[in-house]
Amino acid sequence: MIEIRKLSRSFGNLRAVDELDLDVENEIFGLLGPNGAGKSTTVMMLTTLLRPSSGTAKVCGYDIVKDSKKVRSKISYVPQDMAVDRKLTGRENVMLYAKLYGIQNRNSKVDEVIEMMGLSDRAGDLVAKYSGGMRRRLELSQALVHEPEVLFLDEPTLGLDVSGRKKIWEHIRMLKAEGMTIFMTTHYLEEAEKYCNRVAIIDKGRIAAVGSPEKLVNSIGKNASLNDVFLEKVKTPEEQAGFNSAQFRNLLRRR
Ligand SMILES: Nc1ncnc2c1ncn2[C@@H]1O[C@H](COP(=O)(O)OP(=O)(O)OP(=O)(O)O)[C@@H](O)[C@H]1O
Repeated sequence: MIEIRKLSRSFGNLRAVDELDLDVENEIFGLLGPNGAGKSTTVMMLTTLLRPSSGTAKVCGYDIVKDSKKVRSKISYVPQDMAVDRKLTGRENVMLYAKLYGIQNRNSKVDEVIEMMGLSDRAGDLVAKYSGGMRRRLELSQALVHEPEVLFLDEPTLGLDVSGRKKIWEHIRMLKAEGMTIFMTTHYLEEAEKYCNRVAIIDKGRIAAVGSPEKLVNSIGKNASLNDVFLEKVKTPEEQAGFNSAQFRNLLRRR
């Protein structure tokens, strides 16, 4: 569903994404990495919102630069700060998207996606009265009105409580079961380990590891977790500078 070949993006002298190569099938795929690793820059390029400096990528067979319009018709993107109008009801917000996309049979489609996200009984309430979890599910409803084949999610469970996060994951798995491909970023490694079919760890714009959580965890050893894989693959600034945290502690002790 997504083919990425030597995709790069620079901001001045900074290489935010550096010759990324990645293939994403029909799966729940998690892009993991520390702050500033290049996750959002990658998603922005794949969703046609940012032009690559070099390299190529195809989404659903369409080039993200040459066929950007086609790509946009096949995808949806839920960023961290998606625009929802707090002064409108949930249903009115979704209807606005349905109108923007020129959806036929709008009323039934809007009801269908609201129902899918378990919001039917609150669809007539103002969004100002929604909890964080309900708002996230409303954003997903909006993203589903034009029946995308690939759904890009930026930190879909950020800031939600345990039950809100569980609910969002149930919905994401349901969408995957219906045939959708999910490409997401997250800092919650336990969630990625539990729910993603495959993950890639990206550091300084480069892939540090890719595979199923199980395969990556097994490569580290028994009783390991995706957290351990992450810590092994992603070096701290001190480690990159040539000394490890034990040396750092010794240094402090000597002062
Ligand atoms: N518009 C921009 N102009 C200049 N530098 C940018 C711009 N956007 C991103 N960067 C830089 O590119 C690098 C990668 O940023 P990016 O937002 O892709 O990281 P990220 O992995 O999404 O981080 P986070 O987990 O904190 O959201 C960072 O060093 C960032 O400062």
